[in-house]
Amino acid sequence: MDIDVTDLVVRMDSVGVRRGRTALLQDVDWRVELDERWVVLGPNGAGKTTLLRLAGAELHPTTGSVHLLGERMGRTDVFELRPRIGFCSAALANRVPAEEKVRDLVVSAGYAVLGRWREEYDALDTGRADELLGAMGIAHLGERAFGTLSEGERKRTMIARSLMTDPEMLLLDEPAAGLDLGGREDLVARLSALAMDPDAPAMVLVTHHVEEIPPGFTHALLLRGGGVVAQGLLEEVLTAETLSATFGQDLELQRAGDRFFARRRV
Ligand SMILES: Nc1ncnc2c1ncn2[C@@H]1O[C@H](COP(=O)(O)OP(=O)(O)OP(=O)(O)O)[C@@H](O)[C@H]1O
Repeated sequence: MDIDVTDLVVRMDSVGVRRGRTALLQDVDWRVELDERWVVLGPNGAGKTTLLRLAGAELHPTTGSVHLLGERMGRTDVFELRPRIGFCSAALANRVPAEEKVRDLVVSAGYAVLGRWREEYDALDTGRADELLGAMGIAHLGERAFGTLSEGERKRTMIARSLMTDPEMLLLDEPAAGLDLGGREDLVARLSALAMDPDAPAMVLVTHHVEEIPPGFTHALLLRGGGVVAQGLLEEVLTAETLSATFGQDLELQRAGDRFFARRRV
């Protein structure tokens, strides 16, 4: 029997995205449930960002159908849908004015949603923003201008911002890109804590690196050339064979505790 679409955060059926004669994605069938945390892995140009933008209601498929949070894309108002989805990407962070104050940036996510602007922020909203900044380990940066932050602090601010609206789904496009080792490890730990929180939204994290998979993530989708190489439970799907097929190299995959490591087989 067909699953009730309202139980699914993402449902894609035979989805394709084309630009001219190029297929960015083809034949993608994908289902994400409320309590799942997905990692989307693949090399440069595999279609990961395209897939995430479909899941973020930022893009329509050329073929097939996409349901998000029970609504069918093309038959629903994306402006009502988008506030229910937290989206974090470098492209978004790059659009933040350098002088924007960190706390205001987080709080304003809520205002964009509600479509109202006020001179003074409610104490409640400011409190929530500070709470989220605290959860990301940057409570002390609320008064700082966004442009003065380090790359890691920016990433954490953007994640706090995307959680401000209490979204039902959180989409993270390469959140650890550009971070140093300490910054990466810190972010992985924070995303792991979020992934293990039963009250957290469904999560989809795009990355090139298995080292960046936070413990607590449950599922994986491996993409190459716009097509799905493998998908399903992380434990079952992520193997040296699937990883090698995804990246087109003979790779060795190691597991140490709840983390993964990969390198080329010598
Ligand atoms: N408008 C477009 N016209 C033609 N090709 C496009 C267009 N937009 C994206 N592409 C191509 O589609 C492919 C998939 O892009 P996408 O950004 O989804 O990949 P990605 O897996 O996120 O890559 P990366 O890891 O490098 O960010 C790329 O080869 C890209 O050049």
